[in-house]
Amino acid sequence: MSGTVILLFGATGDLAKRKLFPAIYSMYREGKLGENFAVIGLARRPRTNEQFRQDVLESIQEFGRYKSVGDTDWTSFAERFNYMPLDINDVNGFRQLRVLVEELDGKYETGGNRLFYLALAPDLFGSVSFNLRDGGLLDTKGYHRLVIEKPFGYDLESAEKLNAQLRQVFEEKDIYRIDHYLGKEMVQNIEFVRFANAFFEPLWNNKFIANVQITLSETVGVEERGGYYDKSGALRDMAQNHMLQMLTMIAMEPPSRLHPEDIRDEKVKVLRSLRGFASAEDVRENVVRGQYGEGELKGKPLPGYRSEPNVNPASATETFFAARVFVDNFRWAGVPFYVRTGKRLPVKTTEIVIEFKNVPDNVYLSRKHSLEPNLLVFRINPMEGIYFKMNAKQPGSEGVLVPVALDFCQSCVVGINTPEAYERLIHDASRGDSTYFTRWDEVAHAWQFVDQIADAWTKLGSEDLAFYPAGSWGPKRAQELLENDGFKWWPVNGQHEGEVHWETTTSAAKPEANVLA
Ligand SMILES: NC(=O)C1=CN([C@@H]2O[C@H](COP(=O)(O)OP(=O)(O)OC[C@H]3O[C@@H](n4cnc5c(N)ncnc54)[C@H](OP(=O)(O)O)[C@@H]3O)[C@@H](O)[C@H]2O)C=CC1
Ligand SMILES: O=C1O[C@H](COP(=O)(O)O)[C@@H](O)[C@H](O)[C@H]1O
Repeated sequence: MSGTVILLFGATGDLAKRKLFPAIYSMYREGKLGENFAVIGLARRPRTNEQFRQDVLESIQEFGRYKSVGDTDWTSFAERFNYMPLDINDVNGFRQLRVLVEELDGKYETGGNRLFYLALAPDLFGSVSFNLRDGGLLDTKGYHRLVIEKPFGYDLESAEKLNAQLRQVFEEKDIYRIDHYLGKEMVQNIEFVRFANAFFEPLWNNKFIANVQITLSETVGVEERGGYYDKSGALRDMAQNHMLQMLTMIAMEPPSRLHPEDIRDEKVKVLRSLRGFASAEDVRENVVRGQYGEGELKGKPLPGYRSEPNVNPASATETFFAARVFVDNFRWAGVPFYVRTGKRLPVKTTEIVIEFKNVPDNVYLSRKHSLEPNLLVFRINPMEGIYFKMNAKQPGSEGVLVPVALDFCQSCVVGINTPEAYERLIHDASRGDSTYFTRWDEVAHAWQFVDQIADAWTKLGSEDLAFYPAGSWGPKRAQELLENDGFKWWPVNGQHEGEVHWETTTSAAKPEANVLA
């Protein structure tokens, strides 16, 4: 790959420490960065190069995939890391930065290529872009790519303003909007499983699929991010981005070519086809919002959301969001997509369940047994794999039908060697592949959809906000959303002990584990 200088804004922050330094190191270890690269850490607080390198080392040792760093390896990696104190609002600082970048550009032969990674609060994105331009950092022959973190705005209006600022300096093709879910192995795998298997694609439509269920559940509360989260809530924090992105991957048409723009064109068509809400009442019927109160998880008592640090004690912010969503196009007409996400739920998991319709009135079987529907499950996070539930005769029985699970546990096979989402995304940005980044029109359509819900909530006040005990599966209405349609949420990893057997990679290894009780 061609060389690059990575300018990491927000280098003293949480994201840099937990995700970005370890990702850069893993990429280096695996040869994905080559030798022609350097990193400049930027933030206001003073650090020497040595202190900064020590921060990087500690972050790798605590959070990295490769926790042990060999001496030779480390020296050659660490010497590429430089730190410069800089206030985003000070254009003179950017002029000094230019001198440092040019020096490193020459030393590591990076060809004028620059990757600006903004691990910063979004209200600083505009200033950074203007000062990069005014400080002369874009005056080189090489590429100038801007990688930005979520949230991209608070609503459509603020996102448009932000985008307009960025576009005064950068072209759309050079803006890489991160949605780290798109960097997850199994999210990327959705299109391969869908489009590379003869037995799925023909069934992938409203004739054969009864519903789709997307769950992103977290056991954590808001941790130290109460200040941010209380203004955001589950709808903006998870649904506007990760959840809708996964929905597009499930619902999109096959792209004509595996070109980033073709794939993103198909995704945006799905977002455009999302059925809007006719009124606040319509939102109340199809959307559930909740907030966790006191509760317990695994015997440990947990405080309610309103008692979390930096949260308004009378907050009406939702920590749980569920909805019934429709994609109004030929393929998906009438198929409900049920989505839910929340903090302080019983398990940490992200799963997508495709529930197939039952076989048409199978006279022989349905008279004697109640058939379970076939399920295809993408296990995204934290374990990765694919699970397929089908019906078969119980071995040795007189025609007793049992559900059996074909369970491919990918993480059991590749373990910790799966690259982290941030590794993939930084690697992709450095080689100019924007497939798994969100294009502006995707972001805009996602906000348009989400704004309708947020506006309805403003109209409704907090009358439909339901409280749920920390450690439970959210408000009862989230169950009713499906029950009223004759469905139920399927168990997700860990919800029912004994149903899913992660330690089993093949049925030969442990045959009984593949038969559901
Ligand atoms: N942390 C996470 O897991 C995730 C974070 N994100 C997003 O990533 C971004 C960064 O998050 P996070 O690392 O948690 O935030 P932090 O608050 O931990 O870090 C913010 C960084 O910005 C720097 N900074 C703030 N103001 C200025 C300024 N005026 N000039 C220069 N530097 C400044 C701070 O350094 P200093 O104070 O030294 O100036 C610090 O390095 C946010 O947009 C967040 O929403 C997205 C997904 C997950
Ligand atoms: O973007 C975010 O994602 C995390 C969950 O990410 P995961 O990879 O651990 O599933 C979430 O906790 C956070 O609130 C949100 O901002």
